[in-house]
Order: sequence, then C-alpha cells, then structure tokens
Amino acid sequence: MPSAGVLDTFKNLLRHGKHHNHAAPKQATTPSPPPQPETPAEEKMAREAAEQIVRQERELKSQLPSYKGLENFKITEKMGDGAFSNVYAATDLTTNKKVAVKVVRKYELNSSQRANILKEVQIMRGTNHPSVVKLVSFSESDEHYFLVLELMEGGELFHQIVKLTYFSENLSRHVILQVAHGIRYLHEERGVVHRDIKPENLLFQRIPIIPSKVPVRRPYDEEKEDEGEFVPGVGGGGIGRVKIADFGLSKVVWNEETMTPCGTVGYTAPEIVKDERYSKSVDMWALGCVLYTLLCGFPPFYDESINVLTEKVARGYYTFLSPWWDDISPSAKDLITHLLCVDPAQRYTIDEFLAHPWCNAAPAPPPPPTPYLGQPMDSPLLSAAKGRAEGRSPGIATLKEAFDVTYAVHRMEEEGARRRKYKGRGGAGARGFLGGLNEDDEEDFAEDDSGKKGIADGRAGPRDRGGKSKSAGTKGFELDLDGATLLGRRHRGKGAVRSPLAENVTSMQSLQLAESDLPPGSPMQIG
Ligand SMILES: Nc1ncnc2c1ncn2[C@@H]1O[C@H](COP(=O)(O)OP(=O)(O)OP(=O)(O)O)[C@@H](O)[C@H]1O
Repeated sequence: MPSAGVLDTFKNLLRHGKHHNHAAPKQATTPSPPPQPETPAEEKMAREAAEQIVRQERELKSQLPSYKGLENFKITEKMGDGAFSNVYAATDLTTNKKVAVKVVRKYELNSSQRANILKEVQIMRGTNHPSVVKLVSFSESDEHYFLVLELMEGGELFHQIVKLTYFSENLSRHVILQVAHGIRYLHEERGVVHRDIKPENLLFQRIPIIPSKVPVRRPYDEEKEDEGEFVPGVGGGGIGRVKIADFGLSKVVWNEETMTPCGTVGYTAPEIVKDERYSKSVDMWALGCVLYTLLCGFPPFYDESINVLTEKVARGYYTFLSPWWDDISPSAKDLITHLLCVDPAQRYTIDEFLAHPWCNAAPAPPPPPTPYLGQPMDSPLLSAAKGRAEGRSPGIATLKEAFDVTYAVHRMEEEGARRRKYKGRGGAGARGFLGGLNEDDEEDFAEDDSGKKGIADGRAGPRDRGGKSKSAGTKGFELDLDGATLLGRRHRGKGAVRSPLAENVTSMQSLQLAESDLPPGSPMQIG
C-alpha cells in the first residue's frame, strides 16, 4: 500500500489539476483553446515527479523502525502519531494477523503522564464492543509501552470528511449511529465517559466506493467527490465499520460502593446520579459537534480568536448556515439542537438520541439535484485540503486545533462548574476500581512553567500531553485561519455566498447583541 506521504503528493497533483481545469473556462470570455499535446519539457517534468515519488516511497519504507520488545511483529506502515507515540500497522508473526501497534516513548513521560497511559490501557482492557477499538494486548520494554490494537486501516474519519467535503444524511447516520452505540456501551455498561469524541478519534474500516448511478452534489459544491452508493447495513463513502479510539482523556464514573456505574442502583443519591449525567453529557455535546460537521463539512463553533471561540462555545452560539444547511432535513437540525444545547440537563442522553426519529429513519433515496444560482463554493475543510498538503498541512492542523479548543472549553466549562458545585460534598462519584487513576483529571488546567493555566494562556486544551498544540507559546493562542486559507479564500472575492466561517466569525459585540435576542441555548437561525 502506498505511504500516506505519497498519497498526499498524488492528491495534491490531482486537486491542483482539477482546480485549474475547472476555473479556467469560468474566467474566460472566449472559449478556451483545445488542450495542447504535452511538450517534451512537460513530459520530462512528469517523469521526474514520478521518480521523486518512487524515491520517497523507498525512503519511507526503509525508515520503518524496529523496536526491542516488539520482535514478534513486522511493522508495515506508519498509521499516525500522538504526542508521545507512533502508531504502526503491523503483522503479528505468531498469529499472522494484521494489527495496529501504538508505541509510546516512556522516557518522554513524567509520572502522571505514565499513569495516564496506564489508565487508558486499563479502560480499554475493560471494553469489548464493535464500535470501540479493541486492545489486543499490552506489553512494555525498558523504553516503550506497546499497545497492540485492532487495526483500523481506513484511518481517521477526519480525513474522509476532508476528502468527501461532507457526508450525505444516509452516510452521516451510518457513521453517527455506530459512534452512538459505542457511547451507549461506554456510558451505560462500562461507566466510562470518553471526553474526546471528535473526527480525529473516530477510525474506520474501508469498504470499496461503488460509484453513484446519479451522483448527488449540493448545487453550491465546487468539487465534491462522489461518495458513491450507500448500501444499508454496509456503508458508503468508503466507510464501513466506525470505531471510537483514543481513551487518553477518558474518565470512569463508578459508584465506589457498588462497583457499578453510578445511578444503576435504586439507592444512589440524586446528586450523584445528576453528577454522572453531567459527565456523560460532555460526550453528547461532542456527538452533536461531530454530527453537525459530518452533515455540512465545517464545525459548529469556530473563530479566529480564542476569546470569541470560548464565548461562543460557552453560550452555545452556532448557526445552521445558509446555503450549506438549506438542503439538510429539519429532523437532522432538530436532533442537533437537542445536543448542542448549553444546559446539560436539557441535552439529550444517549438513549434519547437513539430514539430520535432521524436516527430511526430508513435510508432515503438520493434527492433530485436542485438548481442554484449562486457561486460554486468549497467547504472550509476542502479548501484547507486544497490549499495545503493534505493531512499534515497547517490548514488541517488548524482545524483540528479548533476542534480541540472547542472541546476543551466545553469540558472545562461544564466540569469546572460541576466541581465547584460539588466540592466538599463528595459527590463526584469518580472513585472505584480505577479510583486513583482519575486523580490527574482534577488538574484539567495543567500549569506551565510560568504558572499560567491551560486554555487561558494559549494551549489547545487541558491535554498537556507533550506540547502537540502548534499554537502554544508565549504570545498566546490564535487560530490562524486566514493564513490557513480557510477564511482568506472566502474573504477574497466570493460575492454571491459568504463563507460559513466568515459568517461564524462573530465579534464579541454582535455576540452580546445576539444574546438579548435569543433564549439561552437556542441556535442562531439565519439564512
Ligand atoms: N487502531 C488503529 N488503527 C489505525 N490507526 C490508528 C489506530 N490507533 C491510532 N491510529 C492512528 O494513530 C493516531 C494517533 O493515535 P492515538 O490518538 O491513539 O494517539 P495519542 O497518543 O493518544 O494521540 P493524541 O496525542 O492525539 O491523543 C490516530 O489519530 C490514528 O491516525
């Protein structure tokens, strides 16, 4: 299988070519000339580009590492990395099965970070569900921890959203229901709150894309790739099974006495039941963010400024922006409204989510194409992908960071308020067989050398796991969206329809104005 780097190079070549061919006829006032035969110089350039790709491929292959302690595995491909880890596809030489191996560098971890990894392992050991990535085994050497995981060869859902711009309602339902069943299992059967449900932490198994008989594109899409036929019970858009990964921020909410999740026994104190419901509601809010993003291709909360973004998240200000949301069903919007509401007590629980009519609707036949008179536009995610090298690009990294900030703000808002409320009342209920393993969660605002706290001083969140945030630094956090081509592209001369991100960038002043017009927790409806 070609490496990610090689695929990125190809994708950029393709996207560049596609974009160029598409744009030229629109700008020309006279018909464009027929394509010329390739000149020898062009042929030479293409040959050299191909040779370079092959060279890179060879180099990447020869760079695959070997680890002391992992002799029973043959590493075949790098799948991804985290703050302190690399994840590889590998073959288990004893069973001949393909697996993923997460190699964590022990020497880079302090004691609480080590405890955190062990907590992640402990939580994963206790789970067994088709929508949760399985931990096959765990071992360690002097220098590394090795987590052998079920291989999800499709990789992150995030990249599939970028590739397809957004998903149809059928495909979104296929994806989100699998995630929801995983969350239901974690919440109700394992007493685990994931706390980091986002497209980056949702992995998928690939299925072939069956080209659509009548490709459906929303009229304002410039380059939406065909997601193919949706096959009920199998999937579409190349996505089969979807699973929840990365339990690094997860928390166990067990009742200490009964060793069962809080609230499953009749005599559990009401405030403890309520507290647990609040913990779980963080995942429900995140589920709403993911569903929103799947359906339109950009996140619900977004701003260049950390302060404004924080404010928007805290107040639940988001919109179903026109024209991107015009063709999406009222039922889907209704469901999102019940997830992205500020008051956790009002927010749907996982069972309420699963009972919603949108979740239980049969896959709809593709709608007929509707005429649209405005300019064709890309989604922000696709813009990021086109503007920069895919995967590791600043554009996409920035978007990922926006998700991280949004989620971190939300977690802190809710959990901070809750902690203050129950402080001294022993109501957290988060002590049980993993008891001490949750200790470090109390320090969500990790302190840095200067004694400043997480988000406020510019980190992408409470998860200080090795400085992965690219915007961290002394000057404070800024989402450089203009530089990342997302806003900049839209600001420059797209007349008929404004960018969803431009629309979502609301000044503090307008936030305050909007506040007086809206009931708390209601989305701002425009367009
Ligand atoms: N089971 C798997 N199959 C395929 N790829 C995987 C698997 N697990 C992880 N990956 C890839 O490796 C990346 C990093 O994995 P993971 O999120 O578990 O690491 P992490 O150290 O917890 O990262 P972070 O610092 O972002 O939390 C994932 O985003 C994904 O691309």
